[in-house]
Amino acid sequence: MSKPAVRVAVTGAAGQIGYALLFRIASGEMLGKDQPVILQLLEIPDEKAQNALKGVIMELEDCAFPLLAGIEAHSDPMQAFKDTDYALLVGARPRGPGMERADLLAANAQIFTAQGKALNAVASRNVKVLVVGNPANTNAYIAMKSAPDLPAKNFTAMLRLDHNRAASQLAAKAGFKVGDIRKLTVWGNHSPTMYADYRFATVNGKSVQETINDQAWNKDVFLPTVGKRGAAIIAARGLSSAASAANAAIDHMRDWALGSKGEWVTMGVPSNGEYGVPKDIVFGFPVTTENGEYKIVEGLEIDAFSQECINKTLAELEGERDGVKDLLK
Ligand SMILES: NC(=O)C1=CN([C@@H]2O[C@H](COP(=O)(O)OP(=O)(O)OC[C@H]3O[C@@H](n4cnc5c(N)ncnc54)[C@H](O)[C@@H]3O)[C@@H](O)[C@H]2O)C=CC1
Ligand SMILES: O=C([O-])CC(=O)C(=O)O
Repeated sequence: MSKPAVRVAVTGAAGQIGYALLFRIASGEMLGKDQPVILQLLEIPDEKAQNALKGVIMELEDCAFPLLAGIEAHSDPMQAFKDTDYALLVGARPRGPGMERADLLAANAQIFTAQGKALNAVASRNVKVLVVGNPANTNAYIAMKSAPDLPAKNFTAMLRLDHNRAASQLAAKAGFKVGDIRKLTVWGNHSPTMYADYRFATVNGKSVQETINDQAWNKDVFLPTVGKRGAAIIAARGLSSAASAANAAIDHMRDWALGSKGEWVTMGVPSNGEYGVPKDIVFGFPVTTENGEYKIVEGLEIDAFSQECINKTLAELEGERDGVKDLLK
């Protein structure tokens, strides 16, 4: 007998990440090839965006995905999030010309306050929320703070793209197969301050750090390359990363829902004070996942260089948190 369908809400569904994401969710790559899904798609109440959404839905229909049990188009989060089991918050206000970071935070605070409130009011009490729209960590924090009746742990931000980028750079440097890399993580904010950390990483049981053995490369090449990869893609493509971002969103949700089988993955999750990160700051941590729950890997040694990197990305997130404090009252 087939499983009952689950509800998956996606915001910004007519955008470029949406276009790379929805077809993979509908084909079962996110929640399993035996899990029917109902897509609840949200776009802004604007004629052009709603028309574009109609076109995407026509294409989803034309794929005749056996697992796609329904598609809904919405312009109101209170409808889009009704009973939803999974929510991928992709739509966000992009930075416009002359816009300062504070303006970006304020514009997004409005969106994510409204969406957090809507999730609080109408979503499944077990909803798993992934925030992709930037600034992703702080947007997740805002949504979480706006949804006091839902468990804080249900709100996460996407650091998986950074994790995958780091894995790929390490594989290229040392000739590893990317799929053989274990115990890699990225600490902190999804921004150039993130700290991609391969001190614990192994390939076939061998230490990646000892194999590479090049701290200058780590500091001067690897960290800046991973940290500025988003900007490098914008410079090359004229558009921000979309397929790789959608792929990371699939990886994040799949591992959260179906388990990481003991492997570490990176998720941005609200802190409970781990590694000195103040409670509720949404921070990239190494986690393992099982039975639909994630668990932060604790007890890792943080050396002086790593502490300095963690302090820097934490300071940025504390600044963002303080910047939206008044907007959350
Ligand atoms: N966390 C991460 O690793 C990454 C995050 N991003 C971020 O993801 C976001 C989306 O990127 P793209 O799809 O390329 O942008 P896009 O501009 O192509 O699409 C965004 C869509 O969201 C919609 N939207 C805006 N506000 C909305 C709202 N309040 N409710 C529903 N829909 C809304 C827009 O109408 C648009 O169709 C951006 O904020 C981008 O910076 C992108 C890459 C990686
Ligand atoms: O930099 C951007 O605007 C898009 C992004 O988050 C990334 O590619 O990591």
